[in-house]
Amino acid sequence: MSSEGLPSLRWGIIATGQISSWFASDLTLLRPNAKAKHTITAIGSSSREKGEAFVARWIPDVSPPPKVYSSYDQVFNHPDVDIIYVGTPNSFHKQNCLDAIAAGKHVLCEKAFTLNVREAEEVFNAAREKGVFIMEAMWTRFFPLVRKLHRLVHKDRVIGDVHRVFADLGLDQDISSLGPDSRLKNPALGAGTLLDICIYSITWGLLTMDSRTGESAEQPVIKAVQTLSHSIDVASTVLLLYPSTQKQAICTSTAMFRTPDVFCRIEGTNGHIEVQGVSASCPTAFTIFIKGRSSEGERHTVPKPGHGLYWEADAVAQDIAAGRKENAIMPWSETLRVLGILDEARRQGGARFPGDD
Ligand SMILES: NC(=O)C1=CN([C@@H]2O[C@H](COP(=O)(O)OP(=O)(O)OC[C@H]3O[C@@H](n4cnc5c(N)ncnc54)[C@H](OP(=O)(O)O)[C@@H]3O)[C@@H](O)[C@H]2O)C=CC1
Ligand SMILES: O=C1OC[C@@H](O)[C@H](O)[C@H]1O
Repeated sequence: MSSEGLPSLRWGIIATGQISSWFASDLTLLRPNAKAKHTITAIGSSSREKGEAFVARWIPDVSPPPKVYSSYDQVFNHPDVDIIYVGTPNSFHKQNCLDAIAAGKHVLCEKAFTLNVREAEEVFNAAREKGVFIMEAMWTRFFPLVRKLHRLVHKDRVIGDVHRVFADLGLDQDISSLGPDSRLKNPALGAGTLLDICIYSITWGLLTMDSRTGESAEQPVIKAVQTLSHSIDVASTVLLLYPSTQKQAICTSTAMFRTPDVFCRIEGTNGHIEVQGVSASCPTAFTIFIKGRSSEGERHTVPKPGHGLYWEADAVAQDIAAGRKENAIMPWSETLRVLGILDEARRQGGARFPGDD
C-alpha cells in the first residue's frame, strides 16, 4: 500500500540497547496496514562506533541511512528530527525527556516513564509549557488484540461483571550473575521487577477492571509486598482493590521464574478469559470461556509481524498530525496513575532508589 496521505514522522533514537533495536527494526518493517510513515533520521549513542554497529545490525537497509552521533544532544537539536524515542535505562528518562522537550521535540519515552510521580510531573509540566507531544511507550496497550479484548470485556461484557483478575510477568533473569552496572541490577538505574515488569501486570489489572483511564477511572486501594535482594525487588505483588465493588486484581512479577504461556486470567460472573503470549508485555492470543458452553473456549488472535512496537508509533504519528499533545489510550494522567501505584508499592514493599526521600 502507498504511504501517500499518511501522517509521517522523522525519528531520532537515543540509546542503542535492546529495546531501541526492537523499536528501530519495527519502524522500518514493511507493513500493509501501516497507519503512518516513519523515517529514522538520527541515532544517538555513547559512541559513534556503537551507533554505527547498531545501524549495520538492525536497520542495514534503511536508505538514506540515519546520521549517527556520539551524543544525545546532537539528536535532540537535529533539524531533521521531529520526535525523540528514549530507550535509556529508567533513571535517565526524566533528564532525556527534559532535554528533548527543551529542544522543542516531541517525545516517546520507554516505560517506566520516570522513577516516580514527582519526576513525571516535572516532565509533563515542561511538555505543556513547550507545547510538544509526549507519551510513555506502554506499547502493550496499543496492540489491536488488547483493544479487542478491552471492547469485549467492557462494551460487550462477554464475561459479565469482572470480579477478579490475576496477571503475572515472571522472567528467569538470574540477577546474581549480572554485572553491577546492569539496568536490571543497579538501583541507580531504576532496577527491580516492579518498574521493569510488574508495570505490565498492573497494566492488565487496570485495563480489565475498569474501562476508563487516569483521573476518570475508579482509583483502587493498593496493597503491596516485595522481596528485596541487594536493595532491589526481585519479586513484587501488588493488589488493586476497588472500593465500590470489592473486586480485586492480583498483579505480580518475579525475576526468578518464567511465567507460563497463559499469563493472565480475567474472571467474570458469566465466564473467564485466559490471555497468553511470551510475556504480559506482548500478548498473542486470548480465549473466552463462557460458563456452560464448550470447554475449548473461543480463541482470538491478531497477526503481529515483528515485535509490535509500530502500533504505538502509528498512534503517536496520528496524534501529532492532528495537533494533539497526548494520546487517549495512554494519556498523561494514566502514566501518573500507574507511577502513583508504583510509588505506593515501593513505599509499602521497601524498594528504594537513590534520591528517594
Ligand atoms: N517496551 C519494552 O518491551 C521494553 C522496554 N524496555 C525499557 O527500555 C529501557 C532500556 O532497556 P534496554 O534496552 O533493555 O536496556 P539496555 O541495557 O539493553 O540498553 C540501554 C541503553 O541505554 C544507554 N545508556 C545510557 N546510559 C547508560 C548507563 N549508564 N548504563 C546503561 N546504559 C546506558 C546505552 O546506549 P548507548 O550506549 O547507545 O548510549 C544502552 O545500550 C528501560 O527503560 C526499559 O524499561 C526494555 C525492554 C523491553
Ligand atoms: O519491558 C520489558 O518487557 C520485556 C522484558 O524482557 C524487559 O525486561 C522489560 O523491560
